[in-house]
Amino acid sequence: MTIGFETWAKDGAARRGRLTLAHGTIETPAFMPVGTAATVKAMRPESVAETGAEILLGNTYHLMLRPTAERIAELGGLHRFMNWNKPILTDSGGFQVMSLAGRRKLDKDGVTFQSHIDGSKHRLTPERSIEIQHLLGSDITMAFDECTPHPATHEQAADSMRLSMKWAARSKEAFTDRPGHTLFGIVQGSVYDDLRRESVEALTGIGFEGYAVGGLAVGEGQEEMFRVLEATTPHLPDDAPRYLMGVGKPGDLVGAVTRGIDMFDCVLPSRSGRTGQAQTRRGPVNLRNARHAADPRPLDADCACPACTGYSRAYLHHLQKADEILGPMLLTWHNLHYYQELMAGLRGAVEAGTLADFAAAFAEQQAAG
Ligand SMILES: CC#C[C@H]1NC(N)=Nc2cc3[nH]c(NC)nc3cc21
Repeated sequence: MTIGFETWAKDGAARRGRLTLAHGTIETPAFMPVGTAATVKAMRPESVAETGAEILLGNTYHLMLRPTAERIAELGGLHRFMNWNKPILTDSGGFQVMSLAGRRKLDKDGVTFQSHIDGSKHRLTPERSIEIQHLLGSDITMAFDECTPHPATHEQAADSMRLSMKWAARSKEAFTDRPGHTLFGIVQGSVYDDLRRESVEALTGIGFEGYAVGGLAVGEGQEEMFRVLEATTPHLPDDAPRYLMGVGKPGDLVGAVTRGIDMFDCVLPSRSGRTGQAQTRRGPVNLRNARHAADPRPLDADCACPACTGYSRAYLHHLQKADEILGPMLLTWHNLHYYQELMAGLRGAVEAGTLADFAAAFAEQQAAG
């Protein structure tokens, strides 16, 4: 192990642990704010740290296009470039190529595509993706995978997963082992339990220090997502961190921790904050709604974030309606603070063996509105 992962408490399938990486330690279960283009949008890194975040996510796809990985390496690496001195996990690019790039051409060795920024032509292979993430200086590098579209037939999902397993082996081969830096594999197989099992066997046979579950939260619905998790996580190594990619809503995090997931990333808190939607312990609140126009109360009287301690709902509503920059700043801060507070609550509950009560109380508050 070039990294350390210790777990000291379990509550059912849930684990309480700590991940030790080159740039610091991460208390798990953990939520990673998304810092796609070397910034968590509308937030200074110091503010992101103040919310309690201990690790950020960056994207190979965006940074290879602009300013390029070579430029970031010349300037001292991604941590220095964005003034974030805690751990960074970088995604490997396949998902963003599928969701953003133009004129994609997939072959058995990689993918050729056009930049969504200027139409320039680029190519990603497992080797190039790992090289880019090395240039960025990621603490956690993600294997390069082929992102199975959803929905997919069993045959389509099998072919896609098996290509990703070949690319996982090439990613491992290309990865340079160094203390505090590691490589995670990505479990594929869509919603098919047999394919998920085959993917887990293939990845554990190659050997990774952490395992991500990809291809969920793509429209299958929460019930199906939880079912696939229940069919997947029990077969992953107990001593390695598990990362559910791109998830999710607060209720998704609670349910996925209950099913053995240790790490999450999702654009929801930052993206919805920019559009005026606050994530709160009593469910989402849309600050653009006229009912807030004269409301002097804070967004959440029990929240200690700057948006809730310094401003009224009426003011947050005004900022959104006036399209003022401070609006997205305050709501992004609140949402990231709330997500970190939820993760701290989950960590405490797993440690105390009270996760079922925590989950029940969470669901009751969300339903109360
Ligand atoms: C199929 C597959 C797959 C995964 N592969 C890689 N490299 N990154 C991902 C990022 C994601 N973001 C979301 N949001 C729902 N789902 C994701 C899934 C993946």
